[in-house]
Amino acid sequence: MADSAQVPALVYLVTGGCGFLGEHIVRMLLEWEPRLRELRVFDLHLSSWLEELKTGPVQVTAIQGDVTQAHEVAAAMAGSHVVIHTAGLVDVFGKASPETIHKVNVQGTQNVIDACVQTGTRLLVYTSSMEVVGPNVKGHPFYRGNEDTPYEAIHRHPYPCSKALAEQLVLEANGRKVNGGLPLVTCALRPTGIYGEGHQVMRDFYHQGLRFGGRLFRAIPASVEHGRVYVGNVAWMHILVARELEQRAALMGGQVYFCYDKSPYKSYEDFNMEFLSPCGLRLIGTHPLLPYWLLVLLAALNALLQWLLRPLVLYTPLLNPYTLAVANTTFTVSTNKAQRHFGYKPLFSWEESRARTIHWVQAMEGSAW
Ligand SMILES: NC(=O)c1ccc[n+]([C@@H]2O[C@H](COP(=O)([O-])OP(=O)(O)OC[C@H]3O[C@@H](n4cnc5c(N)ncnc54)[C@H](O)[C@@H]3O)[C@@H](O)[C@H]2O)c1
Ligand SMILES: CC(C)[C@@H](O)CC[C@@H](C)[C@H]1CC[C@H]2[C@@H]3[C@H](O)C=C4C[C@@H](O)CC[C@]4(C)[C@H]3CC[C@]12C
Repeated sequence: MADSAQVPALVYLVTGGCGFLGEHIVRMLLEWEPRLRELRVFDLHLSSWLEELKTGPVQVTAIQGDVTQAHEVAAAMAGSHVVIHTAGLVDVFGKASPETIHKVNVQGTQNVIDACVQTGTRLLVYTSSMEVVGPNVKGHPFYRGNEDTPYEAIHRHPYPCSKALAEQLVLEANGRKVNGGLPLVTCALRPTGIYGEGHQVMRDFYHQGLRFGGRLFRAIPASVEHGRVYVGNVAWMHILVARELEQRAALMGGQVYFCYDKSPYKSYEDFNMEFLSPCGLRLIGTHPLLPYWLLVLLAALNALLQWLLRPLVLYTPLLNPYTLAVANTTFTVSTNKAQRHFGYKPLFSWEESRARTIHWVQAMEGSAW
């Protein structure tokens, strides 16, 4: 008789399963979760690669749906044991309105919680974000902090506001009785800047460099440290939390964990060059080429242009007042809470994470390789 821990009996639901992080979670669940009987992938936009996953022993159910529609979430949730909720609008470039960001990220998360209660799904893992903490609007650095480091979390931008509200809903829902009378167990994971195969911002930087003859121009001082974490290790932490949450409910329920690995502390731009330099790009300047006040002016001009052009075209440059402020503020984590609470260790070393990401950039369409 197989160990019950190995019997494929569980139904997992992954919201946002076709996204950058979601795809890695979906693929790694199929590889690393032996208890999986059915994997439901819920997303507003289903991807074609899902079809190739339907030939394995685990039933993969693709569900096109909208987390803002409570009935669609409940229908997808019914009968599932675990929900990993990654669906969200990750928008700091002004692509969506503040109202839409709130509707998807906050109301959508409330719909997921309500569906757990309604259908009896007891385990909820939420993908939160470092930005629930900071950087704050005062530009205070968060230097190698942990989950208990005091920090004045003050947000005005719609995206971090929505992530903070959603995380609060998830943590407050821990212990609520679900259909059947047992308690809901929730947990929130806070990735810092995720990188790896499929990262759209990295793709944008690469194409920007190709447009400028293989050159990128330094805008941020090298001394500004930014925490980054490989997407495979973020996915792995989600899988471990989902696996351990029921047995360790008293310890892990209602807790938050930063996602971390051995990726080096560097400025955002220098870190990106770990992958873009081997692909032929150069970062020009050992110091920012433009004074900060001029960058602030250019960012403000971009914001004005976005507002003026909105009736005609969506203008969403990388540089805006918010992205400049975040890029220019040190935010790094140093913690082992996930290891202490559920035995997390990065599945991918820094060297592996770097090699995989470089390989992805090199294989990108239009690559200089
Ligand atoms: N990318 C990062 O650096 C990072 C860092 C920390 C936290 N996060 C969080 O991780 C999660 C995933 O982020 P990502 O980078 O993979 O983004 P992504 O945009 O690649 O993926 C989000 C997915 O959610 C889906 N989605 C959006 N609105 C939806 C809706 N109304 N209903 C159903 N599905 C919807 C999208 O179609 C997409 O597939 C988000 O919650 C984000 O806040 C991301
Ligand atoms: C144009 C320059 C100033 C350039 O350096 C701007 C970089 C900027 C686009 C990125 C710098 C920091 C990034 C954010 C950070 O990694 C963490 C995030 C949290 C996550 O939940 C969503 C993505 C993001 C907001 C990420 C977005 C891009 C940056 C702002």
